[in-house]
Amino acid sequence: MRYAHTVQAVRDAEGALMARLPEGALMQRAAAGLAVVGARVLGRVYGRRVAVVAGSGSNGGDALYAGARLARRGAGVTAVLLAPERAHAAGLRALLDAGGRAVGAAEGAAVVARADLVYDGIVGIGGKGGLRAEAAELMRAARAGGGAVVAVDLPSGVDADTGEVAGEAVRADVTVTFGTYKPGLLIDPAAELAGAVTLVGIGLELGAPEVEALQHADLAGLLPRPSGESDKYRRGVVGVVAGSDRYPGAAVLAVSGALRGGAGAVRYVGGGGPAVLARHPETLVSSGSPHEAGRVQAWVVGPGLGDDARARTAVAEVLAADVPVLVDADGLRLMSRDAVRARTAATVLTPHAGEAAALLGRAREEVEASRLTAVRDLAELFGATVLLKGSTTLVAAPDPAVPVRVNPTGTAWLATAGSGDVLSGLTGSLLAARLPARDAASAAGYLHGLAARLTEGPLAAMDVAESIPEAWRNVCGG
Ligand SMILES: NC(=O)C1=CN([C@@H]2O[C@H](COP(=O)(O)OP(=O)(O)OC[C@H]3O[C@@H](n4cnc5c(N)ncnc54)[C@H](O)[C@@H]3O)[C@@H](O)[C@H]2O)[C@@H](O)CC1
Ligand SMILES: Nc1ncnc2c1ncn2[C@@H]1O[C@H](COP(=O)(O)OP(=O)(O)O)[C@@H](O)[C@H]1O
Ligand SMILES: [K+]
Repeated sequence: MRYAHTVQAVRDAEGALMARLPEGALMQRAAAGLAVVGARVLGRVYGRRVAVVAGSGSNGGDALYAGARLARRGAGVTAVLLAPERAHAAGLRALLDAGGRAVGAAEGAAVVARADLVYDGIVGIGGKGGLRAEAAELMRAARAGGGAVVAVDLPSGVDADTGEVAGEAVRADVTVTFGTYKPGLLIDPAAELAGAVTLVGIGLELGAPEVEALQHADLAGLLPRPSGESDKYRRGVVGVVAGSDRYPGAAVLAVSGALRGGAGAVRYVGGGGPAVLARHPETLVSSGSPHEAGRVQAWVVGPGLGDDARARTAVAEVLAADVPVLVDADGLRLMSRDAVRARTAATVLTPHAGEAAALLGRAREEVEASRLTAVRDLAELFGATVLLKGSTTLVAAPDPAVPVRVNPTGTAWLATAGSGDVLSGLTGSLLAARLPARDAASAAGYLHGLAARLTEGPLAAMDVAESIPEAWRNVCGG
């Protein structure tokens, strides 16, 4: 698992550790890691040009000490001080003692433009809001110059706790973060600015994370595997209420996802039966209402369902069932909040940003800019597990003390019609296999993203469904 902690949690842990260590020890650990990564980025240190853009806080201190380390190895290091009278004094002294030099911001543009490596030590976890004009201009010059930009702790200008970007922020090639990931390094729009993130341990003892990201090994532990005792009912039957005469494709895609998610059987209910059977003859198809379809261990309701009276009744009926339920797409518009809140079995809602915005009564842009807040608010509002789709897929449990899961797989190629339907079916399958809601949703998001990556390039939703078994093998090794 990869963990990310809030600024407050980092500060608390730092405080406890600093009380036990000699002064400056933590900063030296940070600077050492920063210099190692800088040297790796440079390839050869001797004779290379390094710029250290330093603000007034400890983030600048880290960068200045790292610059000193590279200067001792023969790099030509120049500090560009945004606040010369408030620069980290000991760090600056160390750099000057090592043969580096320092200039003010006015001379900085030429320095960063010529540098092979630019450290962004403008602000770290103490930062508020976007870059100020002077810093923004310098970092634009750095990017135009073509040297590698290495962010210290996080790209300056992003919100460490939420991944929000209010105004301009640094776009880094590499970010070296200390002690733990910060939520902003994993959640867009900030995550996209961090480049490749390296974690440098500095010995912090941290409590519960705010955000966590499953890794391959975690997923292998979560995914169900059939055993000798299995039969199709024990493996779980998933019911899919999706599609309509008008949108039979959504039914086919949701069933495809469900079939590849390891369910023992898939029951399909709705107007897309002939299309479903043509593609997936193994499906148990019925055209009545959900309660007439036979027993299931989980329901998926909503993709391509339309919004007529029959669709509305089907959603209400499924929500009244005492088994896990996933609601997507049209189902999200038709469901009643009270009916969702009244449920005792697991409920998973899977909105994209537009649907989340409608449910919250916010603008879509606001949801995209503040994904972590949006997913937490929705989970609380509906008392349900919420998977918010998009450039960073997040999964929140209704209990705000439970860390939000951020999906590390995926690709922008997934933004193609119908791929969400596949995800619904896949998640439903894992719910039918009795995974808890948060695990089912985050494991499905992971497999879905990995399946898309494995298809490498432009893809259609059905390609994602067809790559799920390969993604599964990739995770579980066979
Ligand atoms: N405390 C420690 O011993 C350690 C701290 N670490 C470093 O210290 C950083 C945190 O240091 P600080 O608490 O000093 O805070 P920062 O260095 O992140 O920034 C604080 C300063 O920046 C100014 N500022 C805030 N927002 C700004 C903006 N948008 N534009 C320009 N200036 C802005 C503030 O007025 C303040 O003076 C971490 O991110 C990390 O890099 C690491 O060295 C690990 C150990
Ligand atoms: N920019 C992006 N980067 C990565 N994944 C994305 C991006 N945009 C959308 N996705 C993913 O693509 C899928 C699209 O689902 P959805 O929006 O429901 O579309 P549809 O309703 O057409 O199936 C989701 O899994 C979502 O997380
Ligand atoms: K920084």
